[in-house]
Amino acid sequence: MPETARSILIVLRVLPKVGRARTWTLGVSVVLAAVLPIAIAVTTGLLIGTIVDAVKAGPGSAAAGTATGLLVAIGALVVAERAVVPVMAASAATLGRDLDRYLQERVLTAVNRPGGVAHLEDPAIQDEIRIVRGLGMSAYRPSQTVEALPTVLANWLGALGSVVVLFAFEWWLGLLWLIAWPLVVYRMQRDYARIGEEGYKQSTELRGVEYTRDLALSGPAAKEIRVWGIKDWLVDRFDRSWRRAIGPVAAARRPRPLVVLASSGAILALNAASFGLLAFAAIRGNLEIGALAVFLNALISANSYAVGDEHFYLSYASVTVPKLLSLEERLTANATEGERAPRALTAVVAPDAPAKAIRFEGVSFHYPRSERPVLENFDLEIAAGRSLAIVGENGAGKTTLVKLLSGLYEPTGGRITVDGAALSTLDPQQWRRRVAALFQDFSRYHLPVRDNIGLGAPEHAGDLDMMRAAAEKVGVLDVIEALPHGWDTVLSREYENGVDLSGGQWQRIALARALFAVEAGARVLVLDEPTAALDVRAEADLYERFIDLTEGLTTILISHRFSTVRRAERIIVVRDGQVAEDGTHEELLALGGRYAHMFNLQAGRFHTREGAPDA
Ligand SMILES: Nc1ncnc2c1ncn2[C@@H]1O[C@H](COP(=O)(O)OP(=O)(O)OP(=O)(O)O)[C@@H](O)[C@H]1O
Repeated sequence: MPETARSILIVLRVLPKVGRARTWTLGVSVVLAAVLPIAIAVTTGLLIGTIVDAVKAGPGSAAAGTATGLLVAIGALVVAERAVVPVMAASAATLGRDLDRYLQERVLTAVNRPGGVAHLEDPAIQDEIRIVRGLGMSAYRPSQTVEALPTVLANWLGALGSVVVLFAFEWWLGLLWLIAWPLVVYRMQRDYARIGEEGYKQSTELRGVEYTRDLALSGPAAKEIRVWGIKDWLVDRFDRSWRRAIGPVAAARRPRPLVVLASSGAILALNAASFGLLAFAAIRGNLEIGALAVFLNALISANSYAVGDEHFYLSYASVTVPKLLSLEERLTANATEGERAPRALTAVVAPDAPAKAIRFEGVSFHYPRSERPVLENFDLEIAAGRSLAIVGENGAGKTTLVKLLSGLYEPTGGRITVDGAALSTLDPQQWRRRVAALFQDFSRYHLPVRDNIGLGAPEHAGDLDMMRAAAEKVGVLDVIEALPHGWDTVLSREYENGVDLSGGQWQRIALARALFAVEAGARVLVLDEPTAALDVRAEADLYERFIDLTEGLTTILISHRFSTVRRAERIIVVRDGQVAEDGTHEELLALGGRYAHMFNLQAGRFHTREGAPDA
């Protein structure tokens, strides 16, 4: 059996499992949608056969009665045909959406059933997971609006043309048609747009659903899903949150009986009146047989405004377009003054900046949508070309300092200057090229090694010598050159011939990326927990070379490891949004404050656990 037919048959077989009642509704409406046009054609043929006799016999005759009966039957069949289309479209859409949910649940269960995680690294399985990820729950594809346009416009234009023909029969009848259907269509499109808006309002809920689904499909969570045994919990949560999220949309889609009754009643009455008038005119002998055929056809296709999937998608799928198009405008309106500053006002960043110092001058900061200040009136001078270590408890604001320095956020008070110039006036892109920052949660790109390192300075990404130099400095060159495809090896087992690295190897790759940026001209090197994943020997090796690595650079080091921190020329302790202590390792130990306490705590732990001091 051809593959297509097989897949369709499988879909048909699975539909009753997805929704029995809806499958029946769809089946019956499909049959009706097929049979009704044939019935209309047959009845029209019978009418044409009877009409001559009816005209001859005149009003009140048996033939006239048959002709009238046939005309009324045609009218009823046309209206029934029109009514079947929306029922068919709605049940198909709902069933289709339910099939998407059903398939997602099946895959979530299947992917999480094996006790191991090796299958998640199989490229073929990843290909299938990708398909499941694409099964949107809100079905907003603006392209559907465009796809619907040809059918919808052709329907409307065809109906309009037919109405023009009806003007020649009875002008006022034509006028009624001209007003009635567009009114109904307008109401319907308004309802479709409302359903779209309802779906849009569910975006947050749907994001939650998609998060649960992707959690169950992603490699990183796979280990914990098995260790904690939360597969069933996840699938159940997906199912419940899916139904909760989709509920209001389904409710909005449910036809409102009064509206349906009023609009279909009006259209039915209009059809009955029109067909009746036509019958009356024909029987009275006021219409040539040819004219009757023309008006009859015009009447049938005047109903072509119709309803159906395309008509639904026209408004429904377009709902997000104005929102997406105005996004940039809204973001600009919400931007801070610094973010809005026209590029012409931004100053060029000198190639050797910072040559003197970076200063935090009375900097205050709280994150957007948070009232809690992370920094308050924070002052700090970072001398250019020196190394500074920042220590402090979890949540003290160390990473935040770096984010502000990199221009990822703007201070809510005070300012940061680079060699005296306010950071907010510097060209942000040029400044970011001067800063090579390796964050704690650095990215592990599922890309070839050359890209994983080259992304530190994309403009030099082709320079293999420069990349090799960076990799050599952090001791990862050997690892790279031993990979099956060397620099072209993809760092993910989810791709054919891809490999995964250990946590420490990944950290070295990320370090190499930062050093590659330095090779390309960055002057500030920020390392946030750069050795957290390295073993003690690897860390010691790296720091043996630390002076070489950072020579001439302004280096900012954030770490909880005092063996790392103590090598910096200057150390500050951040506490309560302020610099609490400031000095060299020896000075801070002598001070006997927070730093000394933390250092002694860690060193003591190492003494007792390892039998050797940490530093
Ligand atoms: N994007 C954010 N939105 C809101 N609050 C945030 C955000 N990022 C961090 N915070 C909050 O800001 C505070 C400082 O966080 P930061 O990451 O700078 O601390 P840290 O000193 O680097 O901590 P750690 O040692 O744990 O890495 C914390 O209370 C944190 O919860």
